[in-house]
Amino acid sequence: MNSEEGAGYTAPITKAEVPDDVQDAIRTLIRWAGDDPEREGLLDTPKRVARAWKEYCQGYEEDPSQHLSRVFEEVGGYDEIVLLKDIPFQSHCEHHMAPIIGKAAIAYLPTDHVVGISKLARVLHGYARRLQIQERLTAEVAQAIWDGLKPRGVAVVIEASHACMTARGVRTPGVNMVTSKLMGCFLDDARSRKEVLALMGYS
Ligand SMILES: Nc1nc2c(ncn2[C@@H]2O[C@H](COP(=O)(O)OP(=O)(O)OP(=O)(O)O)[C@@H](O)[C@H]2O)c(=O)[nH]1
Ligand SMILES: [Zn+2]
Repeated sequence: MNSEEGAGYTAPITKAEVPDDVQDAIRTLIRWAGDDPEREGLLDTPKRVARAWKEYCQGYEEDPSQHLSRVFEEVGGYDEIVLLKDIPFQSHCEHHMAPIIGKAAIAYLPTDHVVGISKLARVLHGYARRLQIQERLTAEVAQAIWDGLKPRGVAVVIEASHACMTARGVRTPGVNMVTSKLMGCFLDDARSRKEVLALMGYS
């Protein structure tokens, strides 16, 4: 992860214009929740909320696969697994628009080229900063790496907590959802799968 970016976030969009209808929608929600959107503390809240949502959903403004367009071919014959693990990320579930907070492990088995490791995290954040379900996020990250790098194998494992389960609804904190997407040799070959999952810490 790039240290300038915290959990993958670039500079906040603080000055974005917020259209009136968007502000009105948030005022309606505040009123419906039981508060008065005209009281002093809530006056600027519609703008803040709208800008926050633009930031949470910044992934819609990019094509995450573009991060994989620059590769390095001088790899000194390295042809073993490349793994980036414990990558923190934030997303929002498309059912409740509630936070999904977790970490990902992304691995691939290169052919004759590799990609800068920060790019794996950038691909993750590009898909995470959208309204998501964890299964689709996992599959989209794996597919982008598969298509972009044409490696011999890709493995993505995501472990995350869903605020829609912890803060509302069933209200069950401490639960993590684990999803995985294995492609190529990590899907077809039991030894490769075992090796990558062990490196990730899942065996
Ligand atoms: N498979 C999957 N389910 C998710 C994800 N995020 C949230 N959910 C679930 O989506 C489901 C939506 O269920 P619904 O019955 O339509 O909505 P609900 O009445 O608000 O459900 P409760 O959360 O059980 O109160 C819930 O079970 C959520 O826990 C995700 O990333 N993947
Ligand atoms: Zn949810």
